[in-house]
Amino acid sequence: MATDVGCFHEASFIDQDGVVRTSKMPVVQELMRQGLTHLPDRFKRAVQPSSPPLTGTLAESDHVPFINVSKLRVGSEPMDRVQELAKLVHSVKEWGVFLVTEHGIPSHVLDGVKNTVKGFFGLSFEEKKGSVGSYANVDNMGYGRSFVKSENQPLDWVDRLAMQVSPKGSDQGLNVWPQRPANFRQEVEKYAEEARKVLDELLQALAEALLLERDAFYKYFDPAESEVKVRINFYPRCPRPDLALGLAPHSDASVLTFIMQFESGGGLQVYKNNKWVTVPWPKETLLVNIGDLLEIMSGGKLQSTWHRAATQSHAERYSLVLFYNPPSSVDIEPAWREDEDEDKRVYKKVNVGEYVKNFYKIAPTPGKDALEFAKVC
Ligand SMILES: O=C(O)CCC(=O)C(=O)O
Ligand SMILES: [Fe+2]
Repeated sequence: MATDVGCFHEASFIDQDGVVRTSKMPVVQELMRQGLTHLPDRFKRAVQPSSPPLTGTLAESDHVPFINVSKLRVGSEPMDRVQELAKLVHSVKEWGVFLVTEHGIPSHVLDGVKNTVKGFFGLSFEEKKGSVGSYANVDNMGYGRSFVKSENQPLDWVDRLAMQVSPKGSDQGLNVWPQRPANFRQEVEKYAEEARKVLDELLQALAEALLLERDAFYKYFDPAESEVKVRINFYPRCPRPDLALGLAPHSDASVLTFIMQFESGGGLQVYKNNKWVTVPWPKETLLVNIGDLLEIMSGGKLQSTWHRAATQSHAERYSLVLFYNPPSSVDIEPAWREDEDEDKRVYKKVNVGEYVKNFYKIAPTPGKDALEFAKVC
């Protein structure tokens, strides 16, 4: 007789006594499909996401700048370029994120990837599980749940699907790409290829905007070996958005994170002036977020964004998140202008793969603890 009815994700972790444990966690989408009306205790946070003074409201004038990518390109109208570069610096310093327009990614590519993602999440749980080869014991990759390190941590209100797009063949021996919908991998790869062109442009523009050599960040990247990971977060409607979070506060390990959201907006929040503020994020714009590796590469001139995802009771939401990194074998070093004082250096040279490994080993953390790994002693 079946003893374990219901749908669960599984995650293995090493507990405080060094023992490997496997935790079973409800599949959020299935809870809602079954008509759940209350929030299970495992999703409740000790500090309520909505409790004052944590949630701020925005002044009318306070919006995330739109960066027109076509104006950043070398060869575009010089005055426009200067203005757009200045806006870019203002935005990353003020918000840690910016929205991009005129990015050049064809709408059929955006629609293709959205439809295939919705196709995957539209499958039954058994079909999803069957569609993804590696399911159990996959930490942070495949279909399941990220950053589970104990039985009693509050769970995020999200189901996720994570895959490595590049370098080719670097699947860590895991068969995590869904077989259904049939075109899933092709559509995600097509989108990632287009997204990379935008990110390469932005990396160069960011360095130039900070008065560094234009290739100060981009020089670490490589067309074949750079790491591109895609994580799709699906946040079903939540019965108590005041008590649960879609994603707990974190910074990303990446250099740049590129996010497309669909079905609804209003989920991403950034920590700004000691408050959580919801990023006003109009449809058809894509969002860029500064990761820890860029904080290191820029010598702290840019700071990685402390962010989280809220839930909503009236609508479900998807975010398709692309993490862009140099090859894991590369060592990165903070970029400095000649007029800067060497004694003020905060970060040292670090290996990308080692940084990311340590980040995932200690996450989730209450603050940007992983950056200690790269600090000058
Ligand atoms: O859903 C979002 O907008 C944020 C996702 C995110 O922060 C992540 O996947 O790291
Ligand atoms: Fe993130």
